[in-house]
Amino acid sequence: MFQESQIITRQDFFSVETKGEMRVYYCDQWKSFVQQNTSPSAPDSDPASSSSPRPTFKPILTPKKKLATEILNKLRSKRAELIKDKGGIEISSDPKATKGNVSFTIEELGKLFVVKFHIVNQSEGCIYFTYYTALHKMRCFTLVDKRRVNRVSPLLLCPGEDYDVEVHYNVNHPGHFPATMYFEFCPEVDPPGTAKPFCIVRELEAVVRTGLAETLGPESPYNPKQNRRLRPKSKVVEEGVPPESSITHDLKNMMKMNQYRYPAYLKELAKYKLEDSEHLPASLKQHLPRVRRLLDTQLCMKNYSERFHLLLHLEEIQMEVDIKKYDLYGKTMTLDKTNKKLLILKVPGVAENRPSVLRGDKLNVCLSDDRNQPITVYEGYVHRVELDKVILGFSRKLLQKFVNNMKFDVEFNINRFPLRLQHRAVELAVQHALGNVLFPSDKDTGHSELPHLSMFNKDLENNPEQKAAVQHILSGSSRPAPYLIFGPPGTGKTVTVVEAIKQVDKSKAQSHILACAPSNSACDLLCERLLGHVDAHRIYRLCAPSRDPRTVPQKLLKHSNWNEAQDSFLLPSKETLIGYSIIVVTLVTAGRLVSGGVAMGHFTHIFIDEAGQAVEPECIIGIAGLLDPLKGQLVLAGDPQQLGPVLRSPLAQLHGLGQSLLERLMKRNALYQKSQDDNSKYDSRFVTKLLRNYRSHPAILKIPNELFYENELQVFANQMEREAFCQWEHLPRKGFPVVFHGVMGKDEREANSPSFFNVTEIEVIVNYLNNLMQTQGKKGLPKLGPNDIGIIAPYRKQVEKIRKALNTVGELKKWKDIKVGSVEEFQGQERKVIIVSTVRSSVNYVKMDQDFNIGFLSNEKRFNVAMTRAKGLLIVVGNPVILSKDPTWQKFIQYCEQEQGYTGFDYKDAEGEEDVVSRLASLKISSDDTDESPLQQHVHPEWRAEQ
Ligand SMILES: Nc1ncnc2c1ncn2[C@@H]1O[C@H](COP(=O)(O)OP(=O)(O)OP(=O)(O)O)[C@@H](O)[C@H]1O
Repeated sequence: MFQESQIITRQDFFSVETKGEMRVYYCDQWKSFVQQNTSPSAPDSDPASSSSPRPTFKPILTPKKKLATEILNKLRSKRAELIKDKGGIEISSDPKATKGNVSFTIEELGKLFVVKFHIVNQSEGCIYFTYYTALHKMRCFTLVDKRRVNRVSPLLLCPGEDYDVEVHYNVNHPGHFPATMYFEFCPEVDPPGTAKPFCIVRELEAVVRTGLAETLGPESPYNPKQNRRLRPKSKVVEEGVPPESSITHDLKNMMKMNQYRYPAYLKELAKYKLEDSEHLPASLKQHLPRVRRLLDTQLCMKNYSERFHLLLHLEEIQMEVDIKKYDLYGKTMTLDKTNKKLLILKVPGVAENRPSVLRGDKLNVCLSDDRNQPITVYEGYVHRVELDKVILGFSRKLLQKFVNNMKFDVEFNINRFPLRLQHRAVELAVQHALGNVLFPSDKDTGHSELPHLSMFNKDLENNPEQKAAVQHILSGSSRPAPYLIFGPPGTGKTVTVVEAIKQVDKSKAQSHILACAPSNSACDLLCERLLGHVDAHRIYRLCAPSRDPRTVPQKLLKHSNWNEAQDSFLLPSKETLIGYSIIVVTLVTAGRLVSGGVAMGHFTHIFIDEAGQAVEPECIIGIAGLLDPLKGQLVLAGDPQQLGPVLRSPLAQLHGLGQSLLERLMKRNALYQKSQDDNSKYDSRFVTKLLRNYRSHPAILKIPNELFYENELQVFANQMEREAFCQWEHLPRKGFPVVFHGVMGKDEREANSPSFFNVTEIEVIVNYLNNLMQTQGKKGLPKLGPNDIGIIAPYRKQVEKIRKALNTVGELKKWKDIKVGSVEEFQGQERKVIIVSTVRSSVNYVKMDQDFNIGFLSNEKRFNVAMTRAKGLLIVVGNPVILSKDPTWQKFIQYCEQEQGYTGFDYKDAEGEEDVVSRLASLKISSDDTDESPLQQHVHPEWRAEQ
């Protein structure tokens, strides 16, 4: 297939024209939000993390801090001016300064390290050395000079005279300790008092690190730039070879799916944030009232599909922008040795879905040095995705031309299939009149007898809420309204869903159950737990053809649609599928059942676990066209306080796409509210709130319970397990199994990766792991294996570096299989020991985290999930100064201090607020050349925050 088009590149967006008609250009909705500082939430730009709840970072600004910030803000810009020697004064140093910066590494903890400043008066007149100080002092160094120079007793330096000032470092913790030295001078003139003081500044960067940190440090300096080049105006496209060309699925497509493309005007309107503006062209103005009406009226069955079409379109517009950020330039490919018809392209981060590339997807490449008009673009179909590479099927034409070291530019595309399924689902919801299910009211429901049940999982016998939920689901008491199971982490939501499925399967001979979740890992967990008591022949794990079989737990493969010969997942015929009593499938792949013609009403029960993680249209894929709105039972389980749906578009987020169906029903529908008169209880016919936590030690739960669950969470975890680490000798205080280890690290980046890492935190983590390894199985401590420990870090690079450390450090290699991952990868999981590395150590990046919804700061839901995974021991490693700027973290750190669980760098060592403010106020920065200059760049990072 050949297509002729033109690609135009402008500053903020790309566009592609097809024979004069505008086809594609990219509008970044974040630009307007970020510029105006009004971001409603932010997309995840970092590989290790992905969901997008509203950011909540609200730096704490006391009046004192505000004043200090104002002063610092006044001292902005003109860095070059400040570091210059001037007025005849020259300052040299040992170690030497480079562009005003004195960097040095201290390799021995606790040993004195001296930085010398040598001040010389090279002018022809006398100059007073009036004052010097370190902006933002920490107790890890002291300032030393013989004469104790200060404004009251300045030192007169005559021409040629010199003087030394020393900074004595004595550091007991590994880390990164920056500071700024400020030197103040005043020429001696007549009459006295008429001279203008001036200042010279030097930055100090002390790094205290060990050999491991050396190994883990940046492989090459951070350099995000790629040699992008403007494409010639027109192109021809050479089609590639898809992986499925040799594979046929038995499931026939019985229902056509539209393309659901967004209208061109919407992208234009998105640039104006869907708001009226005097700059809005008349051609767009005519569309605005309809769009606004759709967004401003409450969601109901009447506007249901149209509203979600609009929100999904906005999401797609932003997805197109985001995927472009992964484009690669001047990359080589290699021939696949096992199949010479395929080429291998290295794509760092692809394993973590950055960019998201699945089997069957297409990407475009062209030769980097192709200067032809039109340029040839080769489509490559993804045959396999491996750790950091994709294996691609191209046309014969490219293969014939291919030689090693040939350079390519690569463009990634979004996969529209899940979007199209969501569009179709919201349409089907209207066609099949799902109003009773999606907007239920109790006029439709009746009372039903609760069955007596003997639980498969005997634990549930002791929990009246879990038991009642199973009984109500079986009796269909909520029908046609969905039954909701919600509750904080570790309260047994998944266990309850599993029990209900088993009970339905046992007691209702004609039942067919669809068990869904948004992610493959949640579906696998459901399936594993179900296999316990259900006849294995009646249960089927249906996986998407795009899934890599190597990511599926071995014991599930034989109960799935895996075809060993093809080493792929094939979709079986409709007849085969409907023969199973229980099908476990992700929400998106459930759309295949609709396309395959599985009749509405075939599934008598549909369960959706982790329902809070899916946007509503995604949830609907598993419902619309499958659930009979009168006879079917829908069950949703999840926790709206944990990580929510992944969203890219700030406009879609602003207008409600980020709210899951579970959350909408709980917040907006009367059936799921606490009753006003009956002791503020929920109506158990429709909803069960689980409050008994079976996972964690109370000390671990304390802060999440207070902040997110109104202290309703009750501790029911097994006493032996929850107290297993209470006597651990490395706890700051025995009996309190929560540790906050303060670290003054540095968040670094390397090569062209935008992701952050912090080697000092890794050193501390390795230390804890070594301690755990040496003490496990002794003095009452349980024996530990890699499956008992989890390490959570918010950035992909940190995850990668921690894995590297596990593979590098002697004894720890035994534990190299410890799960290290983002918070998202830990949702729904639990471990005996959880170690959290927060990474962030420079306030400069906090705003960026907020804008891109990465990291821990500014995201309460991510904090909540990370803090609630541990059963017996929680260790958090982070920079207390930066984290304390967020109220949630401040609370956690204060709690650790009060309970004596705080250890590591004593951030109270940092200078008191009042001292800093008064000292800053007295600086004589405003001479003619440094008027209102920006020390902001130079001062300790803490003070760079509040801009
Ligand atoms: N009634 C019970 N008695 C004892 N243990 C239970 C009970 N219910 C659940 N558990 C245990 O509690 C732990 C958490 O259960 P589960 O994973 O179902 O919780 P969840 O609410 O789904 O958690 P999350 O919100 O983190 O996904 C599991 O180890 C489970 O076996």
